Amino acid sequence: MRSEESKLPPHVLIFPLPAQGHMNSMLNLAQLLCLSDFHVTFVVSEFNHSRLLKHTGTHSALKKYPGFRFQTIPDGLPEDHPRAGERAMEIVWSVLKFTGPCFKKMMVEQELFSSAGRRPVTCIIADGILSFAADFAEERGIPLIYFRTISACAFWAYFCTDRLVEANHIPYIENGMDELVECIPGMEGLLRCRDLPGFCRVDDPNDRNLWNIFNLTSQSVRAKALILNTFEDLEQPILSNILKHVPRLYTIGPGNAHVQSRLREDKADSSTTSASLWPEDRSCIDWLNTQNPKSVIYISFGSITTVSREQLLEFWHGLVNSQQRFLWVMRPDSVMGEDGDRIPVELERATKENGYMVEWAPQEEVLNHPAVGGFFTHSGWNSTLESIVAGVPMICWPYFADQMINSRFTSEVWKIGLDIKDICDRVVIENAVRELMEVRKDEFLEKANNLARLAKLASSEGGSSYNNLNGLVEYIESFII
Ligand SMILES: O=c1ccn([C@@H]2O[C@H](COP(=O)(O)OP(=O)(O)O[C@H]3O[C@H](CO)[C@@H](O)[C@H](O)[C@H]3O)[C@@H](O)[C@H]2O)c(=O)[nH]1
Ligand SMILES: C[C@H]1CC[C@@H]2C(C(=O)O)=CO[C@@H](O)[C@@H]21
Repeated sequence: MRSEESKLPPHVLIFPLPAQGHMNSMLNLAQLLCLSDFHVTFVVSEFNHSRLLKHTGTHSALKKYPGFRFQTIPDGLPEDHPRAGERAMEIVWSVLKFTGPCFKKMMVEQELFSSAGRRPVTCIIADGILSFAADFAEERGIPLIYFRTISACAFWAYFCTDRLVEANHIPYIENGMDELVECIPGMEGLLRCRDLPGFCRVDDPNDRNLWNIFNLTSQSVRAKALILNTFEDLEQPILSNILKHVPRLYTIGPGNAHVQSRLREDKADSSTTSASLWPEDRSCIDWLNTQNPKSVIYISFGSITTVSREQLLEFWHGLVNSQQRFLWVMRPDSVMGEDGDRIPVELERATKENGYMVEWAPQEEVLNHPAVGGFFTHSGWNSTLESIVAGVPMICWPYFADQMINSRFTSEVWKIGLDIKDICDRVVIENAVRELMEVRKDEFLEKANNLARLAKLASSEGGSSYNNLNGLVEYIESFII
């Protein structure tokens, strides 16, 4: 090694699946490592990069981290691919098939992304479902750490897929959705079949998606370590089980609270750095400013969920009939069907009276706004954690994947909300909104505030996630000989 190079900081390559939820949590990690003076190359698809450039101030916000840079790569999908709803899994298959080989070629041709003032990558931190990262790391002898962007409980359920098949819970149609699942250590008596990750809802026990996700999860042990965006007080019994299988486990979450805490410590600008793929409509903050404390329920189903027009109308009737004020995020691509039919006229009329609608919101700011008292969510892991940090109780309507189990933990383990999975009925929705916002408001708020306190403690000096990040930084530094 040249002597100038030996003085350079570690250089970490961070590679999330090119989807909003994955990018957000891994961008938090990127910021945390930049705050430790590391160099970070953050891999983003060309498609998403052009959206970031178009819609958000991401690039200028990241200027406060001189060690940060983006590296673009194709995702292998045509421009007009929806990258959402029933076709979301095609992102994964395309990235594995197309982007993987492309990544290996770029790494070799660009000498592990070294440049003037930047050493070749010291280690790769890849999304836990990118198996080609382990192939490449093993071939080239580069340290690999996986970051799985889901909860520990979802990760552990995926990890136990073979036990679920052995116990005849998959396929479970014949035994019924409400049969209790007893074969996942640490979750005995808690889960019904309907709470298992969405990929378990199959008729064919040899289903391709199910086994692919299982295999992608099992291969996590190939990495030197695993990072999870969670914290010990939230998922301790599950983490103890995972620890028996992975060589090293770093829980460093909630990532958003952790970034805030480190920025405050540095006395730096601690405003959120958003990497939104849609333009944030900040007018909703002005609307929230005119509402009473804890009077508004915020509705958002993340970046992938799509709903039918029929489901949309059930939500709308339920919300309006509950007589609560609401702020609703409806992405332009979230309602299936004809473009011209996207927002029904009657919905717009009722929204003017009772609520406010945007195509994309500054979600963290919304959740932390004093007017927001509840979150109607699809239980994506980032949304769940952001709500926990903000102390906002949830109504969960999970759509797919890990969301099915996140919602069960939200209602039955953390007891900070209601789980209405598999039901899209206006009366059920109306009752759930009233229960969360009125009938059991104080009970839920007390629990949510307590969990928010623990989340913030974990990511502040001396807290478990804070200490774990310090450990991770030292571990990566040890890769430099
Ligand atoms: O109007 C909005 C709506 C969402 N968000 C942000 O978008 C992210 C959404 O992430 P998440 O809640 O995790 O949902 P998905 O976009 O659906 O995320 C995918 O990735 C997650 C992490 O792997 C999984 O937990 C989910 O199941 C999967 O669908 C969050 O950070 C939100 O703050 C906004 O900024 N504005
Ligand atoms: C598109 C989905 C396939 C699995 C991914 C995932 C995970 O298990 O890590 C969570 O939610 C989705 O974004 C991904």
